[in-house]
Amino acid sequence: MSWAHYWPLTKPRVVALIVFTALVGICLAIPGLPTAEDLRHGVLGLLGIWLAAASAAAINHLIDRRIDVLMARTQHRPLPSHSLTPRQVLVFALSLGAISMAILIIGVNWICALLTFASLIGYAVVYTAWLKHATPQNIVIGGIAGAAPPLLGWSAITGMERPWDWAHALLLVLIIFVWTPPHFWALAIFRRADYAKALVPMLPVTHGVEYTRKQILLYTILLVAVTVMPWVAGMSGVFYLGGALVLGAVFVWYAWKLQNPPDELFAMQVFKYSIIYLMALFAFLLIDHWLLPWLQPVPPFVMDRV
Ligand code: HEM
Ligand SMILES: CC(C)=CCC/C(C)=C/CC/C(C)=C/COP(=O)(O)OP(=O)(O)O
Repeated sequence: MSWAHYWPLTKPRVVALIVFTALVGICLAIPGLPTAEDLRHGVLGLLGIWLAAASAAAINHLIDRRIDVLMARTQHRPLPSHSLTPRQVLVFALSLGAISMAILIIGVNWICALLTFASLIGYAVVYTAWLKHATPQNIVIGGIAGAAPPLLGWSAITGMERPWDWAHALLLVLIIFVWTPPHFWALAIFRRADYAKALVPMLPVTHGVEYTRKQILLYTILLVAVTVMPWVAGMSGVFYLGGALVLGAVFVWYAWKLQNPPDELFAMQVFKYSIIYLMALFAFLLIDHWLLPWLQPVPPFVMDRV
Protein backbone atom coordinates (compact mmCIF):
# COMPACT_ATOMS: atom_id res chain seq x y z
CA MET A 1 0.00 0.00 0.00
CA SER A 2 1.26 3.48 -0.87
CA TRP A 3 -0.10 6.89 -1.83
CA ALA A 4 0.18 5.80 -5.46
CA HIS A 5 -2.76 3.45 -4.82
CA TYR A 6 -4.98 6.32 -3.68
CA TRP A 7 -4.45 8.51 -6.76
CA PRO A 8 -6.52 6.36 -9.20
CA LEU A 9 -9.42 6.46 -6.72
CA THR A 10 -9.84 10.13 -7.65
CA LYS A 11 -10.43 9.32 -11.39
CA PRO A 12 -7.74 11.91 -12.22
CA ARG A 13 -8.41 12.29 -15.95
CA VAL A 14 -12.20 12.53 -15.69
CA VAL A 15 -11.88 14.95 -12.78
CA ALA A 16 -9.28 17.04 -14.68
CA LEU A 17 -11.87 17.77 -17.37
CA ILE A 18 -14.54 18.39 -14.72
CA VAL A 19 -12.23 20.93 -13.03
CA PHE A 20 -11.53 22.56 -16.41
CA THR A 21 -15.28 23.08 -17.01
CA ALA A 22 -15.51 24.59 -13.50
CA LEU A 23 -12.58 26.91 -14.37
CA VAL A 24 -14.46 28.08 -17.48
CA GLY A 25 -17.53 28.77 -15.28
CA ILE A 26 -15.28 30.83 -12.98
CA CYS A 27 -13.72 32.80 -15.83
CA LEU A 28 -17.02 33.53 -17.60
CA ALA A 29 -18.52 34.79 -14.33
CA ILE A 30 -15.80 37.48 -14.13
CA PRO A 31 -16.76 40.31 -16.53
CA GLY A 32 -13.44 42.16 -16.86
CA LEU A 33 -10.12 41.81 -15.13
CA PRO A 34 -10.35 39.73 -11.93
CA THR A 35 -10.20 41.54 -8.61
CA ALA A 36 -8.13 40.15 -5.73
CA GLU A 37 -11.33 38.70 -4.27
CA ASP A 38 -12.23 37.04 -7.60
CA LEU A 39 -8.79 35.41 -7.65
CA ARG A 40 -9.09 34.18 -4.05
CA HIS A 41 -12.62 32.80 -4.60
CA GLY A 42 -11.57 31.32 -7.97
CA VAL A 43 -8.54 29.46 -6.62
CA LEU A 44 -10.25 28.22 -3.45
CA GLY A 45 -13.42 27.36 -5.38
CA LEU A 46 -11.45 25.30 -7.87
CA LEU A 47 -9.60 23.49 -5.07
CA GLY A 48 -12.86 22.73 -3.25
CA ILE A 49 -14.62 21.50 -6.42
CA TRP A 50 -11.63 19.31 -7.31
CA LEU A 51 -11.54 17.70 -3.84
CA ALA A 52 -15.33 17.17 -3.87
CA ALA A 53 -15.23 15.49 -7.30
CA ALA A 54 -12.28 13.34 -6.18
CA SER A 55 -14.17 12.37 -3.02
CA ALA A 56 -17.25 11.45 -5.10
CA ALA A 57 -15.05 9.35 -7.41
CA ALA A 58 -13.54 7.49 -4.42
CA ILE A 59 -17.02 6.78 -2.98
CA ASN A 60 -17.99 5.48 -6.45
CA HIS A 61 -15.06 3.01 -6.24
CA LEU A 62 -16.20 1.91 -2.79
CA ILE A 63 -19.87 1.35 -3.69
CA ASP A 64 -19.03 -0.28 -7.04
CA ARG A 65 -16.31 -2.63 -5.73
CA ARG A 66 -18.40 -5.79 -6.21
CA ILE A 67 -19.37 -5.01 -9.82
CA ASP A 68 -15.92 -3.61 -10.68
CA VAL A 69 -14.41 -7.05 -10.01
CA LEU A 70 -16.66 -8.53 -12.70
CA MET A 71 -15.77 -6.10 -15.51
CA ALA A 72 -12.56 -6.28 -17.58
CA ARG A 73 -12.27 -2.45 -17.70
CA THR A 74 -12.46 -2.02 -13.92
CA GLN A 75 -11.11 -5.21 -12.34
CA HIS A 76 -7.61 -3.76 -11.81
CA ARG A 77 -8.85 -0.86 -9.68
CA PRO A 78 -7.46 -0.55 -6.12
CA LEU A 79 -10.41 -2.29 -4.38
CA PRO A 80 -11.04 -5.26 -6.71
CA SER A 81 -7.27 -5.87 -6.87
CA HIS A 82 -7.01 -5.64 -3.04
CA SER A 83 -4.33 -2.91 -3.05
CA LEU A 84 -6.53 -1.00 -0.59
CA THR A 85 -9.23 -2.03 1.90
CA PRO A 86 -12.78 -0.59 1.83
CA ARG A 87 -12.07 1.07 5.19
CA GLN A 88 -9.01 2.89 3.80
CA VAL A 89 -11.03 4.10 0.81
CA LEU A 90 -13.87 5.27 3.07
CA VAL A 91 -11.50 7.28 5.30
CA PHE A 92 -9.80 8.77 2.21
CA ALA A 93 -13.11 9.73 0.55
CA LEU A 94 -14.59 11.26 3.72
CA SER A 95 -11.38 13.22 4.39
CA LEU A 96 -11.36 14.70 0.88
CA GLY A 97 -15.06 15.55 1.17
CA ALA A 98 -14.61 17.21 4.60
CA ILE A 99 -11.58 19.27 3.47
CA SER A 100 -13.48 20.32 0.35
CA MET A 101 -16.50 21.49 2.35
CA ALA A 102 -14.30 23.34 4.88
CA ILE A 103 -12.55 25.21 2.04
CA LEU A 104 -15.80 26.13 0.29
CA ILE A 105 -17.71 27.17 3.43
CA ILE A 106 -14.88 29.15 5.03
CA GLY A 107 -13.05 30.46 1.95
CA VAL A 108 -15.75 30.81 -0.74
CA ASN A 109 -19.50 30.97 0.05
CA TRP A 110 -22.42 28.87 1.25
CA ILE A 111 -24.22 28.56 -2.07
CA CYS A 112 -21.10 27.15 -3.78
CA ALA A 113 -20.58 24.71 -0.89
CA LEU A 114 -24.24 23.62 -0.99
CA LEU A 115 -24.33 23.11 -4.79
CA THR A 116 -21.01 21.22 -4.68
CA PHE A 117 -22.25 18.99 -1.85
CA ALA A 118 -25.45 18.27 -3.81
CA SER A 119 -23.34 17.26 -6.87
CA LEU A 120 -21.14 15.03 -4.70
CA ILE A 121 -24.16 13.21 -3.24
CA GLY A 122 -25.87 13.20 -6.67
CA TYR A 123 -23.01 11.29 -8.29
CA ALA A 124 -21.59 9.25 -5.39
CA VAL A 125 -24.88 8.12 -3.85
CA VAL A 126 -27.94 8.83 -6.05
CA TYR A 127 -26.29 7.74 -9.34
CA THR A 128 -23.87 5.06 -8.13
CA ALA A 129 -25.95 3.33 -5.45
CA TRP A 130 -29.38 3.72 -6.98
CA LEU A 131 -29.91 5.05 -10.54
CA LYS A 132 -27.12 2.99 -12.09
CA HIS A 133 -28.98 -0.21 -11.16
CA ALA A 134 -32.53 1.13 -11.50
CA THR A 135 -33.03 2.35 -15.08
CA PRO A 136 -31.29 2.57 -18.49
CA GLN A 137 -31.82 6.36 -18.19
CA ASN A 138 -29.32 6.21 -15.27
CA ILE A 139 -26.61 8.27 -16.94
CA VAL A 140 -29.06 10.81 -18.37
CA ILE A 141 -30.42 11.68 -14.90
CA GLY A 142 -27.10 11.08 -13.11
CA GLY A 143 -25.43 13.28 -15.73
CA ILE A 144 -26.79 16.36 -13.89
CA ALA A 145 -24.09 15.92 -11.20
CA GLY A 146 -21.25 15.62 -13.72
CA ALA A 147 -22.65 18.61 -15.66
CA ALA A 148 -22.84 20.89 -12.61
CA PRO A 149 -19.18 22.10 -12.34
CA PRO A 150 -19.55 25.27 -14.52
CA LEU A 151 -22.41 26.28 -12.19
CA LEU A 152 -20.26 25.47 -9.15
CA GLY A 153 -17.45 27.63 -10.56
CA TRP A 154 -19.85 30.45 -11.41
CA SER A 155 -21.32 30.36 -7.89
CA ALA A 156 -17.83 30.60 -6.34
CA ILE A 157 -17.42 34.04 -7.96
CA THR A 158 -20.92 35.52 -7.88
CA GLY A 159 -22.82 33.76 -5.06
CA MET A 160 -25.61 33.49 -7.70
CA GLU A 161 -27.17 36.76 -6.59
CA ARG A 162 -28.59 37.94 -9.93
CA PRO A 163 -31.14 35.94 -12.02
CA TRP A 164 -28.89 36.03 -15.11
CA ASP A 165 -26.16 34.28 -13.11
CA TRP A 166 -28.45 31.25 -13.04
CA ALA A 167 -29.50 31.63 -16.70
CA HIS A 168 -25.92 31.86 -18.02
CA ALA A 169 -24.41 29.19 -15.77
CA LEU A 170 -27.27 26.77 -16.44
CA LEU A 171 -26.66 27.12 -20.21
CA LEU A 172 -23.17 25.68 -19.67
CA VAL A 173 -24.62 22.93 -17.47
CA LEU A 174 -27.15 22.12 -20.21
CA ILE A 175 -24.32 21.66 -22.73
CA ILE A 176 -22.56 19.03 -20.59
CA PHE A 177 -25.88 17.42 -19.67
CA VAL A 178 -26.78 16.85 -23.35
CA TRP A 179 -23.17 15.81 -24.15
CA THR A 180 -23.14 13.05 -21.50
CA PRO A 181 -25.34 10.46 -23.31
CA PRO A 182 -23.28 10.38 -26.56
CA HIS A 183 -20.10 10.39 -24.43
CA PHE A 184 -21.08 7.46 -22.28
CA TRP A 185 -23.27 5.36 -24.59
CA ALA A 186 -20.47 5.19 -27.19
CA LEU A 187 -18.25 3.56 -24.55
CA ALA A 188 -21.16 1.44 -23.27
CA ILE A 189 -21.72 -0.01 -26.77
CA PHE A 190 -18.12 -1.22 -26.83
CA ARG A 191 -18.27 -2.46 -23.21
CA ARG A 192 -21.80 -3.89 -23.32
CA ALA A 193 -20.70 -7.45 -22.51
CA ASP A 194 -19.05 -6.14 -19.30
CA TYR A 195 -22.26 -4.38 -18.24
CA ALA A 196 -24.42 -7.40 -19.09
CA LYS A 197 -22.13 -9.62 -17.01
CA ALA A 198 -22.36 -7.24 -14.03
CA LEU A 199 -26.18 -6.95 -14.52
CA VAL A 200 -26.01 -3.16 -14.90
CA PRO A 201 -28.98 -2.01 -17.07
CA MET A 202 -27.07 0.27 -19.46
CA LEU A 203 -28.97 1.23 -22.65
CA PRO A 204 -27.08 -1.06 -25.11
CA VAL A 205 -27.82 -4.02 -22.77
CA THR A 206 -31.52 -3.28 -22.24
CA HIS A 207 -32.48 -1.78 -25.63
CA GLY A 208 -29.79 -3.10 -27.98
CA VAL A 209 -26.95 -1.51 -29.92
CA GLU A 210 -29.00 -0.14 -32.83
CA TYR A 211 -31.39 1.74 -30.58
CA THR A 212 -28.45 3.17 -28.59
CA ARG A 213 -26.73 4.34 -31.79
CA LYS A 214 -29.91 6.22 -32.80
CA GLN A 215 -30.11 7.85 -29.37
CA ILE A 216 -26.47 8.94 -29.70
CA LEU A 217 -27.23 10.60 -33.04
CA LEU A 218 -30.33 12.36 -31.67
CA TYR A 219 -28.50 13.68 -28.59
CA THR A 220 -25.55 14.82 -30.74
CA ILE A 221 -27.84 16.86 -33.01
CA LEU A 222 -29.54 18.32 -29.93
CA LEU A 223 -26.08 19.10 -28.54
CA VAL A 224 -25.16 21.18 -31.59
CA ALA A 225 -28.41 23.18 -31.16
CA VAL A 226 -27.75 23.70 -27.45
CA THR A 227 -24.17 24.86 -28.05
CA VAL A 228 -25.49 27.71 -30.22
CA MET A 229 -27.40 29.10 -27.23
CA PRO A 230 -24.51 30.94 -25.50
CA TRP A 231 -24.13 32.96 -28.72
CA VAL A 232 -27.91 33.54 -29.02
CA ALA A 233 -27.98 34.68 -25.37
CA GLY A 234 -25.19 37.18 -26.05
CA MET A 235 -22.90 35.39 -23.62
CA SER A 236 -20.29 34.40 -26.25
CA GLY A 237 -19.23 35.83 -29.60
CA VAL A 238 -18.80 34.59 -33.17
CA PHE A 239 -15.38 33.08 -32.45
CA TYR A 240 -17.03 30.67 -30.01
CA LEU A 241 -19.95 30.09 -32.40
CA GLY A 242 -17.59 29.16 -35.26
CA GLY A 243 -15.65 26.76 -33.02
CA ALA A 244 -18.84 25.18 -31.65
CA LEU A 245 -20.27 24.63 -35.15
CA VAL A 246 -17.09 23.05 -36.55
CA LEU A 247 -16.62 20.80 -33.50
CA GLY A 248 -20.35 19.95 -33.61
CA ALA A 249 -20.27 19.10 -37.33
CA VAL A 250 -17.43 16.63 -36.69
CA PHE A 251 -19.35 15.10 -33.75
CA VAL A 252 -22.48 14.68 -35.91
CA TRP A 253 -20.31 13.05 -38.59
CA TYR A 254 -18.98 10.56 -36.02
CA ALA A 255 -22.51 9.85 -34.70
CA TRP A 256 -23.79 9.42 -38.27
CA LYS A 257 -20.98 7.02 -39.18
CA LEU A 258 -21.67 5.07 -35.98
CA GLN A 259 -25.04 4.05 -37.46
CA ASN A 260 -23.10 1.76 -39.85
CA PRO A 261 -19.65 1.54 -38.26
CA PRO A 262 -16.66 0.10 -40.13
CA ASP A 263 -15.74 -2.05 -37.09
CA GLU A 264 -16.41 -2.68 -33.39
CA LEU A 265 -13.67 -0.23 -32.37
CA PHE A 266 -15.41 2.71 -34.04
CA ALA A 267 -17.64 3.29 -30.98
CA MET A 268 -14.45 3.89 -28.95
CA GLN A 269 -13.34 6.48 -31.51
CA VAL A 270 -16.66 8.28 -30.98
CA PHE A 271 -16.08 8.11 -27.20
CA LYS A 272 -12.55 9.53 -27.57
CA TYR A 273 -13.77 12.31 -29.84
CA SER A 274 -16.47 13.21 -27.28
CA ILE A 275 -13.71 14.06 -24.79
CA ILE A 276 -11.69 16.13 -27.28
CA TYR A 277 -14.95 17.85 -28.26
CA LEU A 278 -15.87 18.97 -24.74
CA MET A 279 -12.34 20.07 -23.93
CA ALA A 280 -12.11 22.13 -27.14
CA LEU A 281 -15.64 23.56 -26.83
CA PHE A 282 -14.91 24.90 -23.34
CA ALA A 283 -11.52 26.19 -24.52
CA PHE A 284 -13.39 28.16 -27.22
CA LEU A 285 -15.70 29.64 -24.56
CA LEU A 286 -12.66 30.71 -22.56
CA ILE A 287 -10.69 32.20 -25.47
CA ASP A 288 -13.79 33.98 -26.72
CA HIS A 289 -14.37 35.50 -23.27
CA TRP A 290 -10.89 36.56 -22.27
CA LEU A 291 -8.45 36.57 -25.14
CA LEU A 292 -10.48 38.10 -27.93
CA PRO A 293 -11.36 41.36 -26.16
CA TRP A 294 -7.61 42.03 -25.93
CA LEU A 295 -7.19 41.65 -29.68
CA GLN A 296 -9.52 44.60 -30.32
CA PRO A 297 -7.77 47.94 -31.18
CA VAL A 298 -8.65 49.32 -27.71
CA PRO A 299 -9.08 46.50 -25.17
CA PRO A 300 -12.37 47.03 -23.26
CA PHE A 301 -10.77 46.55 -19.86
CA VAL A 302 -8.40 49.43 -20.61
CA MET A 303 -11.36 51.60 -21.68
CA ASP A 304 -13.05 50.76 -18.32
CA ARG A 305 -10.15 52.35 -16.52
CA VAL A 306 -9.85 55.54 -18.61
C1 HEM B 1 -23.08 10.34 -15.71
C2 HEM B 1 -22.10 10.92 -16.38
C3 HEM B 1 -20.90 10.20 -16.93
C4 HEM B 1 -20.70 8.86 -17.13
C5 HEM B 1 -21.64 7.71 -16.84
C6 HEM B 1 -19.34 8.70 -17.64
C7 HEM B 1 -18.72 7.50 -17.91
C8 HEM B 1 -17.42 7.34 -18.23
C9 HEM B 1 -16.72 6.09 -18.26
C10 HEM B 1 -17.35 4.75 -17.92
C11 HEM B 1 -15.44 6.34 -18.62
C12 HEM B 1 -14.32 5.33 -18.76
C13 HEM B 1 -13.51 5.46 -17.51
C14 HEM B 1 -12.43 4.47 -17.34
O1 HEM B 1 -12.19 3.62 -18.21
O2 HEM B 1 -11.80 4.54 -16.27
C15 HEM B 1 -15.31 7.76 -18.83
C16 HEM B 1 -14.15 8.39 -19.22
C17 HEM B 1 -14.00 9.74 -19.26
N1 HEM B 1 -14.96 10.68 -18.93
FE1 HEM B 1 -16.88 10.32 -18.50
N2 HEM B 1 -18.77 9.94 -17.78
C18 HEM B 1 -19.67 10.86 -17.34
C19 HEM B 1 -19.48 12.21 -17.26
C20 HEM B 1 -18.30 12.84 -17.55
C21 HEM B 1 -18.07 14.26 -17.37
C22 HEM B 1 -19.11 15.23 -16.83
C23 HEM B 1 -16.81 14.50 -17.79
C24 HEM B 1 -16.06 15.80 -17.84
C25 HEM B 1 -16.61 16.97 -17.91
C26 HEM B 1 -16.23 13.24 -18.22
C27 HEM B 1 -14.97 13.10 -18.73
C28 HEM B 1 -14.37 11.91 -19.02
C29 HEM B 1 -12.97 11.77 -19.44
C30 HEM B 1 -11.97 12.89 -19.65
C31 HEM B 1 -12.75 10.39 -19.58
C32 HEM B 1 -11.44 9.70 -20.06
C33 HEM B 1 -10.71 9.18 -18.87
C34 HEM B 1 -9.40 8.48 -19.24
O3 HEM B 1 -8.93 8.61 -20.36
O4 HEM B 1 -8.88 7.80 -18.35
N3 HEM B 1 -17.18 12.27 -18.07
N4 HEM B 1 -16.52 8.35 -18.59
C1 LIG C 1 -18.77 17.30 -6.88
C2 LIG C 1 -18.78 16.88 -8.29
C3 LIG C 1 -18.47 17.88 -9.31
C4 LIG C 1 -19.07 15.61 -8.59
C5 LIG C 1 -18.94 15.02 -9.94
C6 LIG C 1 -18.34 13.71 -9.75
C7 LIG C 1 -17.80 12.95 -10.92
C8 LIG C 1 -16.44 12.39 -10.69
C9 LIG C 1 -18.49 12.72 -12.06
C10 LIG C 1 -17.95 11.93 -13.18
C11 LIG C 1 -18.94 11.05 -13.82
C12 LIG C 1 -18.40 9.68 -14.12
C13 LIG C 1 -16.97 9.40 -14.29
C14 LIG C 1 -19.24 8.71 -14.21
C15 LIG C 1 -18.84 7.29 -14.46
O1 LIG C 1 -19.25 6.55 -13.40
P1 LIG C 1 -19.49 5.01 -13.56
O2 LIG C 1 -19.60 4.44 -12.17
O3 LIG C 1 -20.64 4.74 -14.46
O4 LIG C 1 -18.17 4.56 -14.31
P2 LIG C 1 -17.08 3.51 -13.87
O5 LIG C 1 -17.64 2.18 -14.19
O6 LIG C 1 -15.86 3.87 -14.70
O7 LIG C 1 -16.82 3.72 -12.38
